[in-house]
Amino acid sequence: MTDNPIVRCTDLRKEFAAVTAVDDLTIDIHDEFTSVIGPNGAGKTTTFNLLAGTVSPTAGRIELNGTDVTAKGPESRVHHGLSRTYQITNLFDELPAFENVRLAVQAVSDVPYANVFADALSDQEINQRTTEILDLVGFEEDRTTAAENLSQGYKRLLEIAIALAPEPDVLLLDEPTAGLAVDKKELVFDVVGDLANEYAVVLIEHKLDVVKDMSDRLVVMHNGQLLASGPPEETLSNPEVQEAYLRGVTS
Ligand SMILES: Nc1ncnc2c1ncn2[C@@H]1O[C@H](COP(=O)(O)OP(=O)(O)OP(=O)(O)O)[C@@H](O)[C@H]1O
Repeated sequence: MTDNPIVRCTDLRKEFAAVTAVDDLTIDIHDEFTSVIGPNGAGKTTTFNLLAGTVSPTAGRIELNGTDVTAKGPESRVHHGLSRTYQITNLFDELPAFENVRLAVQAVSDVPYANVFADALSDQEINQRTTEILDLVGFEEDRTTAAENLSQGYKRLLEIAIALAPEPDVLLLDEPTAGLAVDKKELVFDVVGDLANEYAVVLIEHKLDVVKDMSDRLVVMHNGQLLASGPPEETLSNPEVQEAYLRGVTS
């Protein structure tokens, strides 16, 4: 792990009318596996939206790889190394699995940003990169299957594959196993664990028993604020965390 954070949030704040969804959040994300936990409404997804640039902050600053991106939009954030998935499936349903990813690879290869691909890729290179990404997420289904005909688990893997198309430095995964059957959750968690060896992964997840074993760092949010951040065992034994999160969720 280098000392330089990939993501740096300073006094980040988001107010929706009377609701303060994110309340002066200051945190660094490094090249490690970070899981974000917290009760419903704690501000986890809003934080992801702020980082990805789909929501503008009321105040505060976001840096990606040392660049201030606070005023920049989602596409620019991607080109500064951040990619994400959403809670709600967002695929081209009628297109084959391969085509869904191929389009994402092609889209980023066509954009003349210096730190992604130096040149637009040839069709062959796009196809090869698409295959590599699908291999990386362990996509073992028939890749000609239309997205709409995939199981929920494989749809999630496809979304993760699409998020990998820009070759991000940091990958934000918003509850990728939500709504999945147990065996499919295991499938997706296995892939997420493997990806964390290659990328800085930030995972929003409610299943504390899983993330505490997988993660290098737990970030606990409550009422929009950072309650604790650190190695899982240490963080979970923090009395404030136990009071605010564990009792509320596990009891
Ligand atoms: N677009 C919006 N307009 C108004 N209020 C919002 C909006 N988005 C989020 N909020 C509010 O901000 C607070 C934080 O919501 P957020 O979705 O970030 O929490 P969360 O920790 O991700 O919750 P969950 O675990 O249920 O997904 C909540 O009170 C929510 O109702």
